Amino acid sequence: MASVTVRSSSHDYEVLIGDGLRHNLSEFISSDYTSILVITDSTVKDHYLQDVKGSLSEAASVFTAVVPAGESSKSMGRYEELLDRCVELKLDRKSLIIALGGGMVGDLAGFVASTYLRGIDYIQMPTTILAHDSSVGGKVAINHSEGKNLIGSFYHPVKVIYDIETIQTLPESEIRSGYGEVIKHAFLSDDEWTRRLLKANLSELSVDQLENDLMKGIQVKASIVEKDEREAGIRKYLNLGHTLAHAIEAELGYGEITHGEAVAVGLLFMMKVSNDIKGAQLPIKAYKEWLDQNHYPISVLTRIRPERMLERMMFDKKTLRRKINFVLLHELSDPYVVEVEEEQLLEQMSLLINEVSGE
Ligand SMILES: NC(=O)c1ccc[n+]([C@@H]2O[C@H](COP(=O)([O-])OP(=O)(O)OC[C@H]3O[C@@H](n4cnc5c(N)ncnc54)[C@H](O)[C@@H]3O)[C@@H](O)[C@H]2O)c1
Ligand SMILES: O=C(O)C(=O)C[C@@H](O)[C@H](O)[C@H](O)COP(=O)(O)O
Ligand SMILES: [Zn+2]
Repeated sequence: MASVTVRSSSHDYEVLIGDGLRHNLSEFISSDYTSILVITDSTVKDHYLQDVKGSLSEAASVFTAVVPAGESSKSMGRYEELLDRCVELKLDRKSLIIALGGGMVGDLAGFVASTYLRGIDYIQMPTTILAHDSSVGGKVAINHSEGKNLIGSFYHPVKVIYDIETIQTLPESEIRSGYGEVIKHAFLSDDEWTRRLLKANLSELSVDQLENDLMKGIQVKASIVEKDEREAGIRKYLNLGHTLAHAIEAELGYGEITHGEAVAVGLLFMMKVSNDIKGAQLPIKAYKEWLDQNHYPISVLTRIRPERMLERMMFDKKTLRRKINFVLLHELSDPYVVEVEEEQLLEQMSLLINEVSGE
C-alpha cells in the first residue's frame, strides 16, 4: 500500500492507495464513530457496497443511501434527499459519511458532510480514475443549471481510501474520462510524463502504468492544494482546460458528456489560445492526434455555439468583474492565469470548430 499525506489548515490526512483496501476498512477507520452512512450510486452499489459494509467495524451502526448513477445526481434535489436521510437516521456529530464512488458521489456526499450539523467527518473512497483528482483537495459541490459546481464548499475528508482494484470494472469510456484529468496534471507539471502519455494507447495501459499515473496525479494535486487551499493563486492552475469544459457540460446538459472528456476538449482549446494568441509552441498536433486515437469526442465542438459558451463562461468561478480569466501554458509545465478578450475567445472557438468539422 502507498500513501500520500495532504496538509490542510484544518487537519492533515492520508490518501491510502492499494489493492483490495475495501476488504480491510476497520483497519483504517477509527472505531469511535457512532454511525456510518455510506453514500454511493446505483452502479457502484452493485459492485462494491456489500464488500464495504462487510468490512466496517461493528462498533458503529451502518446505514446506506444510494443515488442514481450519473452527473445529474449532483443536484439540489439529491442533496436535499440525503440531508433528509441524515436527519431521519439522527446522525450525530460523531457520525461519519463514506463517499463510495466516482467524483459525482464524492462531490455530492462531501457537500452533505460539509453542511449537515455544520460539518461532520467524511471519507472519500474513490472508485474511478478521474476520482484521483476529485477525492483530494476538499472541493465539494453540486451543480446549478447555470453552471458547474456553483454551490459548494471547501471541506477536506478525514481520509481517502483508494482501492485501485475497483477501477478494473470501469468501462473504457470512464478510463478515457479519467485520463482527461491525468493528462491535465501532466501538462501542469512534467514534460517527460506528458510525452509518455501522448504516446499511450489508453486501451492498452498496464496496471503498473495506470497506478503510476494515478500516484503522480495525486502528488501534483496535493502539492498545489497544500500551497493554496482556497484557490487564491496557484490552485487556479488545476482549472486548466476547465473554463470551456464546464461551459460545454452545462450547455449540453449534465452527463451528456463526461467531465473528463469535456476537460480533454477544453485542454485542446487551451492549447490553441496559448499558441495562437499568446505565442506559445505547445504540441497541439500531437495532442489532437492523441485525442483522436483514443476516441475523445472532440466532435462535440460542432454542437456548441461560441456566443453561448461566452455567456456560460461568465459563470466560471475565475471570472471577475465580467472578465473571463483563462489558465494557459507559456510552455508545458509552466501555467499562468490571464484575462482573455471576448472577441479573441470567440474567434479562436470558431476557428477550432471549423478545424474539427474539416472546413
Ligand atoms: N472536487 C474536485 O476537485 C473534482 C475534481 C475533478 C472532478 N470533479 C467532479 O467529479 C465528477 C466526475 O467524476 P467521475 O468521472 O468519477 O464520474 P462519476 O462519479 O459519475 O462516475 C462515472 C461513472 O462510472 C460509474 N462507476 C464508478 N465507479 C465504477 C467502478 N469502479 N466500476 C464501474 N463503474 C463505476 C459511475 O456509476 C458512473 O456511471 C464531476 O462531477 C466533476 O465535476 C470534482
Ligand atoms: O481542485 C481544483 O481546484 C480543481 O480545479 C480540480 C478540477 O479538476 C475540478 O473539476 C474542480 O471541481 C473544478 O473546480 P471549480 O471550482 O471550477 O468548480
Ligand atoms: Zn476537473
